Order: sequence, then C-alpha cells, then structure tokens
Amino acid sequence: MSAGAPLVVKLGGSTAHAMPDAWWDDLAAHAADRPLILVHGWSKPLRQLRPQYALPSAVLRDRYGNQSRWTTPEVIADIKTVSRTLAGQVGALLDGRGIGHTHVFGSDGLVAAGAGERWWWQGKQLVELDNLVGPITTVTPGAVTPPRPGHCHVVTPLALDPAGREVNTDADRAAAAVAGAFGSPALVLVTDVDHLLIDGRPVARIGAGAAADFRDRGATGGMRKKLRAAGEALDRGVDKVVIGSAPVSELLAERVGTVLTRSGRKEQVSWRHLEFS
Ligand SMILES: Nc1ncnc2c1ncn2[C@@H]1O[C@H](COP(=O)(O)OP(=O)(O)O)[C@@H](O)[C@H]1O
Ligand SMILES: CC(=O)N[C@@H](CCC(=O)OP(=O)(O)O)C(=O)O
Repeated sequence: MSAGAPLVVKLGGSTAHAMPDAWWDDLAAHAADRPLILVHGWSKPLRQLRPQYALPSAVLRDRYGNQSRWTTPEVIADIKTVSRTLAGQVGALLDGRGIGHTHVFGSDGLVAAGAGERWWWQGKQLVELDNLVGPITTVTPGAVTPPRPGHCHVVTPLALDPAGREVNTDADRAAAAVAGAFGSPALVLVTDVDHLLIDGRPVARIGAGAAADFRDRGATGGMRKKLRAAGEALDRGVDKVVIGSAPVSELLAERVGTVLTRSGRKEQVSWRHLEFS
C-alpha cells in the first residue's frame, strides 16, 4: 500500500439519492486531503426510470445462486443514462464543496471482464441467455489520471468483455477489484442499512472467515454480494472493509458500521452494543 493510494467508497444505488448534506461535507473534507474513488450503483434510479426493472423477471440467478440483472444492449443504454445523471449530481455536490471530479465508465479501459455465464435461472427455469454480464478479470489503474487529493474519480462499474462488448458487473465486487488494483488501504461500502446483522444482532467487527461462513448460510440479496465483495477486497490486499450508512470518517474510525478484516481466527465476531437515547 502506498501513502498516496486512494480510498475507495462504493455508494449503493439503494441510497445514493438519500445521503444528507452532512454526509457530503464529511466526504469532501476527506477528499481534500486524500485521493478518493467513488464507485456507484444504480439499482434504485434504474427502477425509477422504468417500472419493468422492478419486476422479478429483471433479475436472474447464476448456478451459485448469485443475483444478476438480465442485461441487454437496451439495459446497458439505460444504465448509462441514469449513471450520467447520477455522476453529474455527485459531481455538483462535490464541486460545491471544493472537490473536482471526473466521471469514468469502467468500460473505457479501466475494467475488463471475462466471458459471461450462458445458463441462468429465470424464476424456476434454467435458460440459455446472452446476458451482458461478465466476471471482472482486470482493473487497469493507468487508464485514468492518477488519483490525487482535492479530486474524485466517479466510476460507473461497467466493463469490456473479451469480444469488446460493454457489459454489466456487480458494483460491490467492482469496487473491491478497483480497491485492490489501486492498493487502497480501505474500502467503504455505503448502503441503506447501518450494519451487517447476524441473527438480528448488529456486528461491529468480523473476520473474513466468519463473514464467508455467514454469507453462505444466512446472508441474502445485496448483503450476500457485499460479503463476497469484502472477502475479495481483503484477498487483494485491502486492509479493511467497512459496511454501513454513516459518514465515511465515522465508518473509517470504526465508531459505527461493520468492519471486516483478514483474520486468522475464523470464528471472530464482535457485536455492536447500541445506545438508545
Ligand atoms: N444479514 C443482513 N444484514 C444487513 N442487511 C441485509 C442482510 N441480509 C440482507 N440484507 C439486505 O441488504 C440490503 C443492502 O444491499 P443492497 O440492497 O444491494 O444495497 P446497495 O444498493 O446499497 O448495494 C439491505 O437493505 C438489507 O435489506
Ligand atoms: C450484474 C448486476 O446485477 N449489476 C448490478 C450493478 C449495480 C449495482 O450493483 O447497484 P447497487 O449498488 O444498487 O446494488 C445491477 O445492474 O443492478
């Protein structure tokens, strides 16, 4: 990890429009001193663009049970439309706080994907589909200007597949690949829940092994993908991953949220004790 490595923050599509001014103030204060890459999702803005994206048929599952959007060229075009709008809004919020920005589509050389799966579960049917979704194979930091204090790269996690087609990826896992490739000290996954819950109890800190165990027995939907992404980031040398909904400096200071670390002790979990006023 180099001293100038960027922090990577992934802002969930569930919550990107709902972050309060104080959250942006905090992010801008962080970015004034240190390089920042913000990777965003788009699940909610896409549903707002067209109701069909809220239908169960919009989501497929691969043979491992991982959820994935059914992505056609028309869906890629819609993703690019909502991402341009979102990146413009994020850019304005940062520019207003003295932080410049560049909007980057991962498919413009930053992110490469391998060949996608061909067989997908659509409801209870296994179907062969040319789904434009690929597993991330490479992130090339040299494809963007070097991250620097006072500036934020806003990344839309699309990728190019081996055939040169623009494909969809999972935004959490893309953020993990970006954090690994840039030598980031930390990855922050900002979402619409305050922490990871296990059996209804908020987790303060959990080792990678325990998180992987829980992922396979208890986590669902978006959290399952976040735990997979967190494990991938730690495997790629990121020191810690924090999941939560609070200002980034609070999450990095481990005052709130759930911290995931590489850990020799597989069973390691500590619980967060909530204070109610
Ligand atoms: N064990 C869990 N702890 C916390 N949240 C969970 C858990 N299992 C599933 N979730 C769900 O994961 C969601 C966050 O993932 P997701 O909807 O993909 O958000 P984002 O758009 O921010 O990536 C939460 O809203 C919550 O409903
Ligand atoms: C392949 C696939 O399903 N990609 C996701 C990428 C966006 C994402 O992950 O957005 P959130 O941050 O809102 O979860 C999708 O198209 O919904």
